[in-house]
Amino acid sequence: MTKIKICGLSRLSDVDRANGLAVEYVGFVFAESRRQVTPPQAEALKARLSSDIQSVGVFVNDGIQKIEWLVNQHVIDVAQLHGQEDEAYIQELKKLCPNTPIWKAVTVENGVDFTQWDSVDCFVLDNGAGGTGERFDWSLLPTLQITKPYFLAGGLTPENVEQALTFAPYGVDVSGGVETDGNKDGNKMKLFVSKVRGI
Ligand SMILES: O=C(O)c1ccccc1NCC(=O)[C@H](O)[C@H](O)COP(=O)(O)O
Repeated sequence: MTKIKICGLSRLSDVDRANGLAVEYVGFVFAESRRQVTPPQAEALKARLSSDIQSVGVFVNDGIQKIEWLVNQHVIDVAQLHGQEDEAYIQELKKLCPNTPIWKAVTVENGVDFTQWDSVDCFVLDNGAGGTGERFDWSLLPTLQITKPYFLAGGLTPENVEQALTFAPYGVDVSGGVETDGNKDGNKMKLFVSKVRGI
């Protein structure tokens, strides 16, 4: 079954909406963003999150100790790296947080070499400008040598997610496509999930 991640939750009401949906992951953005949350805010969101849903911390070139702290406090279950984090950074993070899955966001372009991030557990394929609601050229997908399971991200909406599923990603990751006026929209979240689940 395709995994679903709804990214950029920042209000307790967003979490309440996600709790009622069949999603596997929600994302808390710690990077600079209009969706950014502080560690104390994320702690409160996580406390409200259903135990069936995993929380993914989204970081851009952040300090490894900050990620380790959020893992140890059980604020995040997965670390998603959206910057220029290299294999050495990922290995260091793995050493400190051996049981935490690490996902690497990769900008999809011709000939990208996925083997450079050998220690990650999963890729998040997007347009290189996280959370902007823009798609990359999906026709490149069949040409890539992707070495791990991947989430398809960037510009997904309830209207286009069925087309995204034809590439059989491990999961789909949405943020802007389930928002209205910059806030998560419970009806769009629900519609997105029902399109993925075919219900
Ligand atoms: O969401 C953000 O504001 C953000 C900021 C900086 C780095 C990454 C960010 N989001 C990462 C995500 O996981 C998004 O879900 C993903 O890129 C899809 O976003 P969207 O195109 O809006 O659906």
